[in-house]
Amino acid sequence: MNNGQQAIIAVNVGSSSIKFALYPFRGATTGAALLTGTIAGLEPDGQPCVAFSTDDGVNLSETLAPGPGDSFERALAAMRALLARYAAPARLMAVAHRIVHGGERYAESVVLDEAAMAYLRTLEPLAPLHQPHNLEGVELFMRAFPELPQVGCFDTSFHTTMDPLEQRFALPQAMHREGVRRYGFHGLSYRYLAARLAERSGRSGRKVLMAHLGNGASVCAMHCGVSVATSMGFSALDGLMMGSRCGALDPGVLLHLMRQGWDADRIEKLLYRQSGLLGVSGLSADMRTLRASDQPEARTAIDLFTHRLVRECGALTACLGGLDLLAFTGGIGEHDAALRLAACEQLLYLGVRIDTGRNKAADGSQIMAIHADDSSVEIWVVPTDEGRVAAGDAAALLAHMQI
Ligand SMILES: Nc1ncnc2c1ncn2[C@@H]1O[C@H](COP(=O)(O)OP(=O)(O)O)[C@@H](O)[C@H]1O
Ligand SMILES: CC(=O)OP(=O)(O)O
Ligand SMILES: [Mg+2]
Repeated sequence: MNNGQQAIIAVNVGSSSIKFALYPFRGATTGAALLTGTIAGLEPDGQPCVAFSTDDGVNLSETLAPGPGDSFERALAAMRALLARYAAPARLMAVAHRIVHGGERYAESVVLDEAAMAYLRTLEPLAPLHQPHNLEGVELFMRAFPELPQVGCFDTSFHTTMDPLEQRFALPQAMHREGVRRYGFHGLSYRYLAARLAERSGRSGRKVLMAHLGNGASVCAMHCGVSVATSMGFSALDGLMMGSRCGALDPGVLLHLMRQGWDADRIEKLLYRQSGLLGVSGLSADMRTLRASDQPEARTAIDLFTHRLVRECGALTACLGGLDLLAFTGGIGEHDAALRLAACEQLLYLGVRIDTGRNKAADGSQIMAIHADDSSVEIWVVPTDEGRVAAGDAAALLAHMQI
């Protein structure tokens, strides 16, 4: 990094990790990251660890030091300390934040002010694993760099192109008008994939499914480069089974629990923190731990995760009316070749033929095609970079503000 180089910090507070990076600011665009850091293992049963590297050759990998506060608070403080030390030579221009819920108000990224923050706080109950931490991150940077624009980049924005029918729940009109509808999430990740696939595949504008399989997981159906349907809904609970979230669930189960005396907090904890891979296995929300286990419940959890993915891919392919390209991303989608193989074998009926050698070789370090030569559907593994999309939006806003 050169002294005085203009740069943008990007912060992505996920449900199990905090990812941050520093990108050069070049007019209205950004380039490759100057430094990147991940603090992972922040899920309920996780072991927090820090990985950090810079383009000047600094490489750190260590467990997060114990101390006061919960693991997210300590992770935010650790990120702040790393940036204070290693981003100091740069001239910081803005901080770009991934914020999962933009509600009905934000179809695009915006510079955050107090009014925006007050609105975003009202959405906290819709994404309790994310939104409070996202906004805590913004507040931390507002205090640390009061002179810098803080830019909010929303997961939900990408899905505002969905057809009104796709956004609609079969509930009374008044509820729809109040904003009870399908929003969809992981939008920054899907935008990143759309851009990379457009560079590499002639089919990126056709019927595309993108599966973001991380601690949170969703599938997005994209046509002509825009989102037409997605598995997540009003909150980041719907659709696929996830690390500790249940995914789609018959609402009758909730009525049953309420009649047994469960209150909202207890139900929220069950659905967001005690279900999914963690709940089914009784062991862990981390796919690597389940892969390493020989307990039958771990196998059941992986099989159910795969089954739910295959089921959702079928539903979204129906929305598209066919399939030309399938892409995997997120921690599991990028690294778990066995999961990709199992899912693709069950999607053979759609013309999805995976090449086992290419699949094994795809380790998430770079974008790779993993389909067999005779597959009628292209299959890609694309390492995602939500921070890069957020930094790009901040760069575009900065350029606009300077005109
Ligand atoms: N090599 C791997 N094999 C299988 N799963 C992996 C591997 N590396 C990471 N994962 C899984 O990725 C998930 C975290 O995904 P990630 O996208 O980083 O999370 P977040 O949703 O917090 O952004 C965890 O379940 C983890 O087990
Ligand atoms: C929306 C969501 O679930 O995000 P993440 O995968 O980062 O937890
Ligand atoms: Mg994530």
